[in-house]
Amino acid sequence: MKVKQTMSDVALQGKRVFCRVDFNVPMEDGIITDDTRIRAALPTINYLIEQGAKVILASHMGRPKGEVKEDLRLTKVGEHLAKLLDKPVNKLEESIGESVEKTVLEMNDGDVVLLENVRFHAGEEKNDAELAKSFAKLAEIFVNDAFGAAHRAHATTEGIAKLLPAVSGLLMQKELDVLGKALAEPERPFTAIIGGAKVKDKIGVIDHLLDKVDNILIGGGLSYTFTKAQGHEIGTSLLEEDKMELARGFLEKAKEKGVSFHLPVDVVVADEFSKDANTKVVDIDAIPSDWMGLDIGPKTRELYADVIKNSKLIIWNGPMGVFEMDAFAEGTKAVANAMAETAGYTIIGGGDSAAAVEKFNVGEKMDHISTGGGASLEFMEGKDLPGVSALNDK
Ligand SMILES: Nc1ncnc2c1ncn2[C@@H]1O[C@H](COP(=O)(O)OP(=O)(O)O)[C@@H](O)[C@H]1O
Ligand SMILES: O=C(OP(=O)(O)O)[C@H](O)COP(=O)(O)O
Repeated sequence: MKVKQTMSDVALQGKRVFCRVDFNVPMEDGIITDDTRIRAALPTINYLIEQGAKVILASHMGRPKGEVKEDLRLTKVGEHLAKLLDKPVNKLEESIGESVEKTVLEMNDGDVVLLENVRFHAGEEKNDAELAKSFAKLAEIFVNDAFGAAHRAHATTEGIAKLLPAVSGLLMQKELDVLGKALAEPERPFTAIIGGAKVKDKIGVIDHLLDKVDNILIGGGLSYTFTKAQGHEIGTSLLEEDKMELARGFLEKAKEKGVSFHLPVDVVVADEFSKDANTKVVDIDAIPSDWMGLDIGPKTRELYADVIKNSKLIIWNGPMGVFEMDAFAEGTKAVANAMAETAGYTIIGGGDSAAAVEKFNVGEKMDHISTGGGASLEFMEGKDLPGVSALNDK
C-alpha cells in the first residue's frame, strides 16, 4: 500500500474538517458497554482541536439499513465524548442538509460537532456520489480515522475522499503502521493464532499468513474441518464439509513452506451446545460420535502456550473455544494468559479476540489491540482497504 498523507501534511487552522471516526460501540439498554473505540479516536480529535480546526465528526452505528432507528442514534456517544474531551460536543439530529450546513458555518475554531449516524441514509453504504457531495459540502478537509470501517467503500470512508484533500488520522496511522510493519518485517519466530467459528471467513488470512509465519496455531470451531480432513472422527463438532479439500491444501502448503501447523491434540467435548452440558476431555482421535468439541484441551493449551512464549511476534484472531460459556473458556483464557506473559510483541486482531482479552483482564498487557475486526482481517489477507486507498498519496 502506498504511503498516505497525514494531518501534518495539511493546514488545519480555522478549517472545517470532516473527520470520519468509528464510534460503532456496543450498547445495552442505551448504555455504552465498551468505549475503547471512542477513546482510541481521542488523540486525533484533540490534535484537531489544538490545531484550531472546526471538528465535524461522523460515524456509523450498527446497521440501520438506510432508515432512522431511534436506538442507533449517536446521542449517548456524543454525551460520553463530551465527558472524555471535557468540552461541549454539539450532537446534531442529522448528518446532511441545510440546517447542518448552517451549523457548521457558524462553528468557532476548536469547536466539536458530532453528526447523526451516517447510515440513516441509504446512500452511505452504497457509496452514493450525491450523498458524498452533501458530506463534502460541510468541510474543507477530510480526515479518516475510522480504521474499523476502512474495509468499507462507503460515502463517508471512500466517496468523500475523492472530493476533498484526504488524509489519515492518528489511529488510522497507528493501526496501519503496527499491522504493516508486523507483516512486512516480522521478528521471528512469528506465530499466528487463528480461531473462531468459520473456516470460510479465515481462508484468505490463513493462506496469506502461510507465506509469512513460522508457526500457525489453530483452535476454535474452524479447527474441526482440519481435524476431519486429517481423517479423524469429529462427532457433531462444527464442520464445513466443502472446505475440507482447502484445509488439506493448507496443510500441504505449510509443509512446503516449512511452517509448523499446529492443530489441537485434545479437546473439551460436550453432549450438547449449552453451558450446562455434560463435558469431558478427550484426545483428538477419540471424539465420541454424538459429542461436539467446544474448546481446546489441557495438553493443547500447554503446547500452544509454549509456542507463544517462544515467539518474538504473535498475531491472534479468533477464540479457541466457545469462551462466552465458562465451561469452554479455558482454552481461550490460556492463550490470552500466554500472550500476556510472552516477551514477544503481541497483536490482537479485533473482534471476539479483543473481547476475550478484556474478559480475562489482560488487555493492558497486549502490545496492540486493533480497533477493527473485519478491517484487520482484510489487512492481514493482504487486501487493499478502500478507506485507505482513497486518501491522498504522500
Ligand atoms: N468449537 C467451537 N464450536 C462452535 N463455535 C465456536 C467454537 N469455538 C469458538 N466458537 C465461536 O466462535 C465465535 C467467534 O467466531 P468468529 O466470529 O469467527 O471470530 P472473530 O470474531 O474473532 O473473528 C465465538 O462466538 C465462539 O463462541
Ligand atoms: O464493528 C465493525 O466491524 P468489526 O466488528 O468487524 O470490527 C465496524 O464498525 C464496521 O462495521 P460494519 O461491519 O457494520 O461495516
